[in-house]
Amino acid sequence: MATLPEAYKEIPLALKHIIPLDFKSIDSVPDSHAWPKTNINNDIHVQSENIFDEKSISIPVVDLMAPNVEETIGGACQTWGVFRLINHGIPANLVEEVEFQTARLFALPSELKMKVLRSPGGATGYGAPRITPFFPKFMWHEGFTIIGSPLGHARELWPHDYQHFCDVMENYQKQMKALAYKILILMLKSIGVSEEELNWKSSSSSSSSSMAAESESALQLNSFPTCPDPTIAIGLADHTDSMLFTILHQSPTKGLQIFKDGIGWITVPPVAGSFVVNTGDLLHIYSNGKFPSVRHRVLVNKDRHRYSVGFFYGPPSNSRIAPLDKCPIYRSVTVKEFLSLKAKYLTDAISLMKI
Ligand SMILES: O=C(O)CCC(=O)C(=O)O
Ligand SMILES: [Fe+2]
Repeated sequence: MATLPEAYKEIPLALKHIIPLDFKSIDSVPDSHAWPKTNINNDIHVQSENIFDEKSISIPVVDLMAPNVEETIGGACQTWGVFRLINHGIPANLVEEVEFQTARLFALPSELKMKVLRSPGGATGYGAPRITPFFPKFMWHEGFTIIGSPLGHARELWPHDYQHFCDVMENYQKQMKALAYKILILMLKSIGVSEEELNWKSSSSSSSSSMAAESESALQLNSFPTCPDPTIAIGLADHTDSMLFTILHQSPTKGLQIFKDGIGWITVPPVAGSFVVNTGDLLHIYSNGKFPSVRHRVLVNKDRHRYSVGFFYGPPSNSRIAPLDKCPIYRSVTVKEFLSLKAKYLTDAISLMKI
């Protein structure tokens, strides 16, 4: 039974921070969603892979089948906190189906989506980004969060036709969990930590498949509707992800940007067959600051509706994360406590962990 939702119960959100705009019903950007232009127009667009020059900068590529994968993952995590993952073994038709079901969900009328609205202290269902209360303007985004089975919500949305949606989302989460565990082990090996040293591994775990089960994760379906004026709207404002890392699928429309010190915002365009993996806060703490928690955001588009699907992977929420280092710069923290602090203080949560 997932305990992740418990972390959010303590800090209930106001309904105005949960209910997304009915994007289909409007033809201009309302003041509530209009950001100052300077917040948005400082981006660098990446043109192609593996070329580093003034015009095109690309994130590292990690081939999961390559013999030196541990080294490339380690390098990418330490210097970028983000990489493009290829040869990951997730079937393309499953990813396509997840994207199709995502688009199908968000295409439903607003009244129907409101039936599965996230509750003020809830973790799953339909709603605006969790980071909404921290910003003066609203985001051009609607999301749907799944933890485990989406059955209850799917039944509300499609009373006679919910099973396929559930099967697809459950199968995807199962496969992503196994993939995430492989990635985690490689990340940790790269900083000298063995599989046996994983400090939230339960003592009853004996095989790697049961250790892989020692995790908690959430699937975040994101929808960024077409926007009448993308120069003043933002899909997702500057944030870091809270868990260990995120495995992201993007529909074929660019929007994601990561922030790189000394360079600025860099666009990470979708590339068919690959995922974007980005580090999160818990990995930053666990690696004792060796891996940054990468800042990222999403821009919107005038004529293409963009979707993305993020798989957030973390340790069980009742487990304790402690930096694996003789000289820790962060104190130990339970996952649940950290998520509560993040919900309260957003970016300042990490600095509260400093020893
Ligand atoms: O849509 C994207 O590319 C990124 C989504 C994201 O940052 C998130 O869901 O936390
Ligand atoms: Fe994110």
